[in-house]
Amino acid sequence: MFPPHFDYHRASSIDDALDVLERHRDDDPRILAGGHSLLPDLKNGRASPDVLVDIGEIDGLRGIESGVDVESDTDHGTGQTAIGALTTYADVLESDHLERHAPVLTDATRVLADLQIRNRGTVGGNLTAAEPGADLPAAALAADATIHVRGPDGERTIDAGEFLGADGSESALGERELVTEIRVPPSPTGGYAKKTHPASGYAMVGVAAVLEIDTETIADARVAATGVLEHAVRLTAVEDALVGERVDEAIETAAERAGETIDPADARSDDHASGEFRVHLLSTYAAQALERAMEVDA
Ligand SMILES: Cc1cc2nc3c(=O)[nH]c(=O)nc-3n(C[C@H](O)[C@H](O)[C@H](O)COP(=O)(O)OP(=O)(O)OC[C@H]3O[C@@H](n4cnc5c(N)ncnc54)[C@H](O)[C@@H]3O)c2cc1C
Repeated sequence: MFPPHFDYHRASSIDDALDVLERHRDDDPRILAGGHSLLPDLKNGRASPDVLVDIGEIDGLRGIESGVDVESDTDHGTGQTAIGALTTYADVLESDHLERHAPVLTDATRVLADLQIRNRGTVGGNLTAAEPGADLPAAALAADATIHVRGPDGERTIDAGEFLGADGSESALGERELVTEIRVPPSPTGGYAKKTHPASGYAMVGVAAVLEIDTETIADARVAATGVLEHAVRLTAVEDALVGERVDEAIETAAERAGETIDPADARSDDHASGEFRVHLLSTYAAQALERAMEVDA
Protein backbone atom coordinates (compact mmCIF):
# COMPACT_ATOMS: atom_id res chain seq x y z
CA MET A 1 0.00 0.00 0.00
CA PHE A 2 1.14 3.54 -0.74
CA PRO A 3 0.55 6.43 1.66
CA PRO A 4 -1.94 9.09 0.56
CA HIS A 5 -0.76 12.49 -0.66
CA PHE A 6 0.24 14.91 2.10
CA ASP A 7 2.14 18.17 2.46
CA TYR A 8 5.39 17.80 4.37
CA HIS A 9 6.91 20.39 6.72
CA ARG A 10 10.20 19.91 8.48
CA ALA A 11 9.98 21.96 11.68
CA SER A 12 13.10 23.87 12.72
CA SER A 13 11.96 24.51 16.30
CA ILE A 14 9.10 23.77 18.69
CA ASP A 15 7.62 27.20 17.93
CA ASP A 16 7.84 26.49 14.20
CA ALA A 17 6.09 23.11 14.66
CA LEU A 18 3.32 24.70 16.75
CA ASP A 19 2.95 27.46 14.17
CA VAL A 20 2.54 24.98 11.30
CA LEU A 21 0.05 22.93 13.34
CA GLU A 22 -1.96 26.09 14.04
CA ARG A 23 -1.90 27.34 10.43
CA HIS A 24 -3.07 23.93 9.20
CA ARG A 25 -5.53 23.28 11.99
CA ASP A 26 -8.28 22.41 9.47
CA ASP A 27 -6.08 19.97 7.52
CA ASP A 28 -5.86 17.25 10.19
CA PRO A 29 -2.12 17.90 10.69
CA ARG A 30 -0.06 15.11 12.28
CA ILE A 31 3.31 15.16 13.96
CA LEU A 32 5.93 12.79 12.57
CA ALA A 33 8.64 11.52 14.95
CA GLY A 34 10.22 8.10 14.36
CA GLY A 35 7.42 7.18 11.96
CA HIS A 36 7.18 3.55 13.05
CA SER A 37 3.53 3.81 14.01
CA LEU A 38 2.43 6.70 11.81
CA LEU A 39 3.89 5.48 8.50
CA PRO A 40 2.27 2.02 8.76
CA ASP A 41 -0.99 3.82 9.61
CA LEU A 42 -0.65 5.98 6.49
CA LYS A 43 0.07 2.97 4.31
CA ASN A 44 -2.80 0.96 5.76
CA GLY A 45 -5.26 3.83 5.40
CA ARG A 46 -5.77 4.14 9.17
CA ALA A 47 -4.59 7.77 8.98
CA SER A 48 -4.88 10.25 6.13
CA PRO A 49 -3.63 13.65 7.27
CA ASP A 50 -3.24 16.43 4.72
CA VAL A 51 -0.16 17.74 6.50
CA LEU A 52 2.77 16.05 8.25
CA VAL A 53 4.95 18.09 10.58
CA ASP A 54 8.32 16.36 10.94
CA ILE A 55 9.82 17.22 14.34
CA GLY A 56 12.84 14.93 13.88
CA GLU A 57 15.37 17.74 13.42
CA ILE A 58 14.33 19.93 16.35
CA ASP A 59 17.25 20.56 18.68
CA GLY A 60 16.60 20.04 22.32
CA LEU A 61 13.86 17.43 21.97
CA ARG A 62 16.31 14.54 22.20
CA GLY A 63 18.41 13.50 25.16
CA ILE A 64 18.37 12.43 28.78
CA GLU A 65 18.92 14.99 31.52
CA SER A 66 19.38 14.01 35.15
CA GLY A 67 18.69 15.88 38.38
CA VAL A 68 15.83 17.96 37.04
CA ASP A 69 13.88 19.79 39.70
CA VAL A 70 10.13 19.53 39.70
CA GLU A 71 7.46 22.17 39.88
CA SER A 72 6.00 22.71 43.32
CA ASP A 73 2.56 21.32 42.46
CA THR A 74 3.80 17.75 42.06
CA ASP A 75 4.68 15.33 44.82
CA HIS A 76 7.56 13.51 43.19
CA GLY A 77 10.36 15.21 45.05
CA THR A 78 13.49 16.42 43.35
CA GLY A 79 16.04 14.79 41.16
CA GLN A 80 13.81 13.62 38.34
CA THR A 81 15.15 12.48 35.00
CA ALA A 82 13.90 14.29 31.90
CA ILE A 83 13.76 12.28 28.68
CA GLY A 84 13.29 14.34 25.52
CA ALA A 85 10.35 13.25 23.40
CA LEU A 86 12.62 12.44 20.44
CA THR A 87 14.93 10.24 22.50
CA THR A 88 15.13 6.91 20.70
CA TYR A 89 14.87 3.51 22.33
CA ALA A 90 18.56 3.02 21.45
CA ASP A 91 19.40 6.20 23.41
CA VAL A 92 17.46 4.83 26.40
CA LEU A 93 19.42 1.58 26.29
CA GLU A 94 22.72 3.44 26.16
CA SER A 95 21.94 5.47 29.28
CA ASP A 96 23.64 4.20 32.43
CA HIS A 97 21.77 6.89 34.34
CA LEU A 98 18.36 5.51 33.33
CA GLU A 99 19.43 1.98 34.10
CA ARG A 100 20.29 3.08 37.65
CA HIS A 101 17.46 5.53 38.29
CA ALA A 102 14.55 4.29 36.15
CA PRO A 103 15.38 0.64 35.42
CA VAL A 104 11.78 -0.18 34.53
CA LEU A 105 12.14 1.93 31.37
CA THR A 106 15.42 0.28 30.43
CA ASP A 107 14.00 -3.18 31.06
CA ALA A 108 10.91 -2.55 28.91
CA THR A 109 12.95 -0.99 26.11
CA ARG A 110 15.34 -3.93 26.04
CA VAL A 111 12.56 -6.23 24.79
CA LEU A 112 10.82 -3.65 22.58
CA ALA A 113 10.55 -4.68 18.92
CA ASP A 114 13.80 -5.16 16.97
CA LEU A 115 17.06 -3.34 16.31
CA GLN A 116 15.77 -1.23 13.40
CA ILE A 117 12.79 0.02 15.37
CA ARG A 118 14.87 0.63 18.47
CA ASN A 119 17.15 2.87 16.38
CA ARG A 120 14.31 5.06 15.04
CA GLY A 121 11.31 4.85 17.37
CA THR A 122 11.00 7.52 20.02
CA VAL A 123 9.82 7.54 23.61
CA GLY A 124 7.41 10.42 22.92
CA GLY A 125 5.98 8.70 19.84
CA ASN A 126 5.52 5.44 21.69
CA LEU A 127 3.56 7.05 24.53
CA THR A 128 1.52 9.23 22.18
CA ALA A 129 0.61 6.40 19.82
CA ALA A 130 -0.03 4.27 22.95
CA GLU A 131 -0.80 1.21 20.89
CA PRO A 132 -2.55 -1.52 22.89
CA GLY A 133 0.51 -3.83 22.88
CA ALA A 134 3.17 -1.14 23.24
CA ASP A 135 5.66 -1.67 26.03
CA LEU A 136 6.40 1.84 27.27
CA PRO A 137 2.88 2.81 28.43
CA ALA A 138 3.00 0.17 31.18
CA ALA A 139 6.54 1.19 32.11
CA ALA A 140 5.56 4.87 32.24
CA LEU A 141 2.63 4.11 34.55
CA ALA A 142 4.82 2.02 36.84
CA ALA A 143 7.52 4.71 36.79
CA ASP A 144 4.98 7.38 37.80
CA ALA A 145 6.01 9.45 34.80
CA THR A 146 4.68 12.86 33.85
CA ILE A 147 4.35 14.00 30.27
CA HIS A 148 5.29 17.60 29.43
CA VAL A 149 3.57 19.18 26.47
CA ARG A 150 3.42 22.48 24.63
CA GLY A 151 0.47 23.70 22.62
CA PRO A 152 -1.53 26.73 21.58
CA ASP A 153 -2.25 27.50 25.26
CA GLY A 154 1.33 27.15 26.44
CA GLU A 155 2.99 24.43 28.51
CA ARG A 156 1.40 21.90 30.79
CA THR A 157 2.22 18.69 32.62
CA ILE A 158 0.05 15.60 32.39
CA ASP A 159 0.14 12.60 34.68
CA ALA A 160 0.98 9.43 32.70
CA GLY A 161 -2.31 7.77 33.67
CA GLU A 162 -4.32 10.67 32.33
CA PHE A 163 -2.14 10.99 29.23
CA LEU A 164 -2.50 7.30 28.41
CA GLY A 165 -6.20 7.09 29.21
CA ALA A 166 -5.36 4.40 31.75
CA ASP A 167 -8.86 4.59 33.20
CA GLY A 168 -10.38 4.01 29.76
CA SER A 169 -10.98 7.70 29.00
CA GLU A 170 -9.55 9.50 25.97
CA SER A 171 -5.90 10.55 26.08
CA ALA A 172 -5.50 13.96 27.67
CA LEU A 173 -3.22 15.19 24.87
CA GLY A 174 -5.00 18.06 23.19
CA GLU A 175 -5.18 18.83 19.49
CA ARG A 176 -2.10 20.61 18.19
CA GLU A 177 -0.18 19.81 21.36
CA LEU A 178 3.38 18.55 21.15
CA VAL A 179 5.01 16.26 23.71
CA THR A 180 8.34 17.82 24.66
CA GLU A 181 9.62 15.52 27.39
CA ILE A 182 8.82 12.74 29.82
CA ARG A 183 9.94 13.02 33.42
CA VAL A 184 10.42 10.18 35.86
CA PRO A 185 11.14 10.32 39.58
CA PRO A 186 14.15 8.30 40.73
CA SER A 187 13.61 4.67 41.66
CA PRO A 188 16.38 2.11 42.02
CA THR A 189 13.97 -0.78 41.38
CA GLY A 190 11.98 -1.71 38.32
CA GLY A 191 11.33 -4.69 36.10
CA TYR A 192 9.34 -5.59 33.01
CA ALA A 193 8.25 -8.95 31.63
CA LYS A 194 6.31 -9.67 28.48
CA LYS A 195 4.77 -12.39 26.39
CA THR A 196 5.94 -11.31 22.96
CA HIS A 197 3.67 -11.48 19.95
CA PRO A 198 5.36 -14.00 17.64
CA ALA A 199 5.04 -11.86 14.50
CA SER A 200 5.09 -8.20 15.46
CA GLY A 201 7.10 -8.20 18.66
CA TYR A 202 4.44 -6.18 20.49
CA ALA A 203 3.35 -7.36 23.94
CA MET A 204 0.49 -9.85 23.97
CA VAL A 205 0.75 -9.21 27.69
CA GLY A 206 3.38 -7.07 29.40
CA VAL A 207 3.74 -6.14 33.06
CA ALA A 208 5.92 -3.40 34.55
CA ALA A 209 6.68 -3.11 38.25
CA VAL A 210 8.40 -0.55 40.45
CA LEU A 211 8.83 -1.16 44.17
CA GLU A 212 9.92 1.08 46.99
CA ILE A 213 11.57 -1.09 49.58
CA ASP A 214 12.25 -0.01 53.14
CA THR A 215 14.37 -2.51 55.04
CA GLU A 216 12.86 -5.70 53.63
CA THR A 217 9.32 -4.30 53.58
CA ILE A 218 7.52 -3.00 50.52
CA ALA A 219 6.64 0.61 51.28
CA ASP A 220 5.08 1.36 47.89
CA ALA A 221 4.35 -0.52 44.67
CA ARG A 222 3.32 0.53 41.19
CA VAL A 223 2.42 -2.29 38.83
CA ALA A 224 0.88 -1.84 35.38
CA ALA A 225 -0.02 -3.99 32.39
CA THR A 226 -0.14 -3.52 28.64
CA GLY A 227 -1.59 -5.68 25.88
CA VAL A 228 -4.64 -6.79 27.82
CA LEU A 229 -6.98 -3.84 27.34
CA GLU A 230 -6.98 -1.20 24.62
CA HIS A 231 -4.99 0.98 27.03
CA ALA A 232 -2.35 0.32 29.67
CA VAL A 233 -3.77 -0.18 33.15
CA ARG A 234 -2.59 -0.19 36.79
CA LEU A 235 -2.95 -3.58 38.50
CA THR A 236 -4.20 -2.15 41.77
CA ALA A 237 -5.03 -5.50 43.38
CA VAL A 238 -1.37 -6.53 43.04
CA GLU A 239 -0.19 -3.20 44.41
CA ASP A 240 -2.51 -3.47 47.42
CA ALA A 241 -1.31 -7.00 48.12
CA LEU A 242 2.33 -5.91 48.10
CA VAL A 243 2.35 -2.78 50.25
CA GLY A 244 3.34 -3.44 53.85
CA GLU A 245 4.46 -6.99 53.15
CA ARG A 246 7.92 -8.51 53.38
CA VAL A 247 9.69 -8.57 50.02
CA ASP A 248 10.61 -12.24 50.16
CA GLU A 249 7.07 -13.37 50.97
CA ALA A 250 4.74 -11.20 48.98
CA ILE A 251 5.39 -11.76 45.30
CA GLU A 252 3.62 -15.01 44.58
CA THR A 253 0.36 -14.24 46.33
CA ALA A 254 0.32 -10.66 45.03
CA ALA A 255 0.95 -11.75 41.43
CA GLU A 256 -1.91 -14.23 41.62
CA ARG A 257 -4.23 -11.27 42.01
CA ALA A 258 -3.10 -9.66 38.73
CA GLY A 259 -6.24 -10.56 36.80
CA GLU A 260 -8.66 -9.56 39.54
CA THR A 261 -9.45 -6.07 38.36
CA ILE A 262 -9.91 -6.93 34.68
CA ASP A 263 -13.04 -8.57 33.32
CA PRO A 264 -11.96 -11.06 30.60
CA ALA A 265 -14.97 -9.91 28.56
CA ASP A 266 -13.31 -6.47 28.31
CA ALA A 267 -9.89 -7.84 27.37
CA ARG A 268 -8.48 -7.81 23.83
CA SER A 269 -9.11 -10.92 21.85
CA ASP A 270 -7.53 -11.88 18.52
CA ASP A 271 -6.24 -14.87 16.54
CA HIS A 272 -3.29 -15.24 18.90
CA ALA A 273 -4.93 -15.05 22.30
CA SER A 274 -8.43 -14.72 23.70
CA GLY A 275 -9.25 -12.09 26.29
CA GLU A 276 -9.57 -14.83 28.89
CA PHE A 277 -6.11 -16.20 28.10
CA ARG A 278 -4.55 -12.72 28.23
CA VAL A 279 -6.01 -12.14 31.69
CA HIS A 280 -4.85 -15.62 32.72
CA LEU A 281 -1.27 -14.79 31.59
CA LEU A 282 -1.14 -11.67 33.73
CA SER A 283 -0.20 -13.48 36.95
CA THR A 284 2.79 -15.21 35.36
CA TYR A 285 4.16 -11.99 33.89
CA ALA A 286 3.40 -9.98 37.03
CA ALA A 287 5.47 -12.46 39.05
CA GLN A 288 8.34 -12.21 36.55
CA ALA A 289 8.25 -8.41 36.52
CA LEU A 290 8.28 -8.27 40.32
CA GLU A 291 11.18 -10.69 40.50
CA ARG A 292 13.12 -8.61 38.00
CA ALA A 293 12.35 -5.47 39.99
CA MET A 294 13.85 -7.06 43.09
CA GLU A 295 16.91 -8.28 41.20
CA VAL A 296 17.57 -4.71 40.15
CA ASP A 297 17.27 -3.51 43.74
CA ALA A 298 19.70 -6.12 45.06
C1 LIG B 1 6.97 -4.04 13.05
C2 LIG B 1 6.78 -3.17 14.26
C3 LIG B 1 6.94 -3.73 15.52
C4 LIG B 1 6.77 -2.94 16.66
N1 LIG B 1 6.91 -3.54 17.87
C5 LIG B 1 6.76 -2.79 18.98
C6 LIG B 1 6.94 -3.37 20.28
O1 LIG B 1 7.29 -4.54 20.45
N2 LIG B 1 6.73 -2.58 21.36
C7 LIG B 1 6.39 -1.25 21.24
O2 LIG B 1 6.22 -0.59 22.25
N3 LIG B 1 6.25 -0.67 20.02
C8 LIG B 1 6.42 -1.41 18.90
N4 LIG B 1 6.28 -0.81 17.67
C9 LIG B 1 5.90 0.62 17.59
C10 LIG B 1 7.15 1.49 17.60
O3 LIG B 1 7.72 1.39 18.87
C11 LIG B 1 6.89 2.97 17.30
O4 LIG B 1 8.16 3.54 17.19
C12 LIG B 1 6.13 3.79 18.31
O5 LIG B 1 4.88 3.23 18.60
C13 LIG B 1 5.87 5.20 17.82
O6 LIG B 1 7.01 6.00 17.95
P1 LIG B 1 7.54 6.83 16.73
O7 LIG B 1 8.62 7.71 17.22
O8 LIG B 1 7.88 5.90 15.64
O9 LIG B 1 6.27 7.76 16.41
P2 LIG B 1 5.50 8.11 15.07
O10 LIG B 1 5.13 6.87 14.35
O11 LIG B 1 6.24 9.14 14.30
O12 LIG B 1 4.21 8.79 15.70
C14 LIG B 1 3.25 8.01 16.39
C15 LIG B 1 2.08 8.91 16.82
O13 LIG B 1 2.50 9.80 17.83
C16 LIG B 1 2.40 11.17 17.41
N5 LIG B 1 3.61 11.82 17.93
C17 LIG B 1 4.89 11.36 17.83
N6 LIG B 1 5.72 12.13 18.52
C18 LIG B 1 4.95 13.11 19.08
C19 LIG B 1 5.24 14.22 19.92
N7 LIG B 1 6.48 14.48 20.35
N8 LIG B 1 4.21 15.01 20.31
C20 LIG B 1 2.93 14.75 19.91
N9 LIG B 1 2.61 13.72 19.11
C21 LIG B 1 3.61 12.91 18.70
C22 LIG B 1 2.31 11.12 15.89
O14 LIG B 1 1.61 12.21 15.37
C23 LIG B 1 1.57 9.81 15.68
O15 LIG B 1 0.20 10.01 15.88
C24 LIG B 1 6.45 -1.56 16.53
C25 LIG B 1 6.32 -0.99 15.26
C26 LIG B 1 6.48 -1.78 14.14
C27 LIG B 1 6.36 -1.14 12.78
